Amino acid sequence: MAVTQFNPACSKPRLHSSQLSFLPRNLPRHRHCSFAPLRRTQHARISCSVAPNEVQVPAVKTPDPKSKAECYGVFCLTYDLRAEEETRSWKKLINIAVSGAAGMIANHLLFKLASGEVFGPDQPIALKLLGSERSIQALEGVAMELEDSLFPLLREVSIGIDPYEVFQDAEWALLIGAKPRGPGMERADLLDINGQIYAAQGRALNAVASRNVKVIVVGNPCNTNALICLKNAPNIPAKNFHALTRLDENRAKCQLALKAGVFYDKVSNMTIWGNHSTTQVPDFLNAKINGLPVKEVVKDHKWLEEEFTEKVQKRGGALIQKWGRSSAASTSVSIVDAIRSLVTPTPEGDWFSSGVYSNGNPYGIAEGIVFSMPCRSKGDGDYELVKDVIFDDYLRKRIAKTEAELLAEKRCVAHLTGEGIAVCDLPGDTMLPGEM
Ligand SMILES: NC(=O)C1=CN([C@@H]2O[C@H](COP(=O)(O)OP(=O)(O)OC[C@H]3O[C@@H](n4cnc5c(N)ncnc54)[C@H](OP(=O)(O)O)[C@@H]3O)[C@@H](O)[C@H]2O)C=CC1
Ligand SMILES: O=C([O-])CC(=O)C(=O)O
Repeated sequence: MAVTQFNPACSKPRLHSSQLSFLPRNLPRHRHCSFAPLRRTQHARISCSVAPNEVQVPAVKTPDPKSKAECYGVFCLTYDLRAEEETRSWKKLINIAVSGAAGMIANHLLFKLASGEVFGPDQPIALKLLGSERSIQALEGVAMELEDSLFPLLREVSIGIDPYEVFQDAEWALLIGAKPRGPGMERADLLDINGQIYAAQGRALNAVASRNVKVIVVGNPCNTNALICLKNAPNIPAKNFHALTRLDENRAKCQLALKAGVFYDKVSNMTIWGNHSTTQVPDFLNAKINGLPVKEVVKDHKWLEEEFTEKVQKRGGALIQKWGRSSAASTSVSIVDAIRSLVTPTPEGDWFSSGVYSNGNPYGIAEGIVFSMPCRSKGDGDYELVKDVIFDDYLRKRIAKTEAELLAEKRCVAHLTGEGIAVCDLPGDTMLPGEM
């Protein structure tokens, strides 16, 4: 199946009046486009019309679903700027690949990416959406909605079912697609089925993505999927792979804010240690409220150790009980947070949580697993682990449990990481946050 390319047409209304100097690079040469700025608080509109004395020759190629990177019907216009409209103000386009792109989380996330809220208001993007034969129709629907949204920064949308095509030159890979655990399915089966998906996607990234692609694995079990993915992509730095634990961090901040009666922006330095599962450890020893250690603000330490910890660990399941399906909107928000934490400098003294490769960690956590830890970034897409954290017996004991779980998951997918024969001796209580 080929990648089908969408090119949103006659460019890009909705430029804010403050952005009018940033004319899109891809306005069609054969069209006249005029800007009608509205009040400062409103969006400017661009209306496009064909001049009567011009021959309208839209570069619409005949759609051929079999050929690679083929464009799609009326959206196959070739864009170009008149010489006088050329501007260097736009940043270089970045390629963002998303798997599971017809799923619930992606349905929220794609529109955030396209709106500019993630990479900024002057950063054009291309979205490369990976689906399957099962979802290709739905994916076309997603692409159509993206077209109809007229996002000024969204320059290309392509859809496909072959990761070797879709991941070509990807600078970000947001890997969301995964089979949900069905009734009666063993945890080991889930690890194997999704592990196969992530092994294949790792190999594809290794072959065709940018050598410095940043990969965020969301599909569960996300830590071990991320491990499988990075092991199958030896040409990409292991440091570039993340498992999403930012939703857990956000959930923990919310619960602490609620208990302390403060707005949640007053909660900082929140680490989630370990696995995105019910053994994860929300660290109230190092977290702060209004700059003070949590334990000085929340005196009810029994609540912290028992209720708070379990609430965060099982928040996904509590939500499913109410909502009937797993968190999609808040997960997409947390993916945005996770990306923004890597592309903007971390505020002084603070940090964020991400599931990262544990080799070289300063905490004594086993090497060779993807473990959520506290990170700081200069905003260059890279991160460093935070060194100045403290431990007590409670924290060490909890960390050991989630570490043991991840090591067991690793043994269970040895056939997918090139580390021999799989042995599945998973702890009986191993569960995703959504499973209760
Ligand atoms: N890390 C975190 O914090 C969180 C992780 N999650 C996880 O994110 C993942 C996606 O969630 P969500 O978008 O809500 O799920 P959806 O069910 O809405 O979408 C998942 C997508 O996965 C794809 N998929 C890949 N392989 C299979 C398969 N074998 N069977 C069925 N579907 C498959 C499907 O797309 P296609 O057919 O195109 O491949 C589907 O569209 C899940 O694994 C979920 O557990 C959810 C919340 C939080
Ligand atoms: O278990 C799930 O699929 C949902 C999940 O990860 C969460 O809500 O944290």
